[in-house]
Amino acid sequence: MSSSPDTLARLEQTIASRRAAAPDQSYVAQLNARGLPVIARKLGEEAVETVIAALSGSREELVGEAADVIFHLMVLLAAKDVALADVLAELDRREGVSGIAEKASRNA
Ligand SMILES: N=c1c2ncn([C@@H]3O[C@H](COP(=O)(O)OP(=O)(O)OP(=O)(O)O)[C@@H](O)[C@H]3O)c2ncn1[C@@H]1O[C@H](COP(=O)(O)O)[C@@H](O)[C@H]1O
Repeated sequence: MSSSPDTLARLEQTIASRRAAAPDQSYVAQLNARGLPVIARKLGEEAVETVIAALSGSREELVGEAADVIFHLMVLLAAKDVALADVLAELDRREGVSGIAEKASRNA
């Protein structure tokens, strides 16, 4: 199976279907059973681990932690009923808009 933008779409489908699984057989179901605060905390932990890997870890560790962040972000979005398409549309909207210019308009 190749890696592409479809990877995230497939992961979104997998997460949606695993949410209803038995918590003792699915990490996704287990996280959802523990609730939104636990999912959010887990995402925060993985983000911190990514920062640490970027500053003092190997390239391989950074890749692994980045994958953990994306996975846990996708679990959080699913728990909040936010579609990946909505996030991608927001990124599309920002395409070609200078980040500096947008920051200035937000602060105006
Ligand atoms: N991509 C992932 C993925 N990335 C990371 N993880 C899990 O995320 C956890 C990472 O947390 P830690 O490293 O802190 O490990 P931990 O100490 O076990 O976690 P906690 O006890 O603190 O919650 C590990 O248990 C990993 O197995 C993932 N679990 C699942 N997926 C995808 O989700 C699909 C469905 O998984 P299940 O729901 O388990 O069937 C899988 O087929 C994969 O495609």
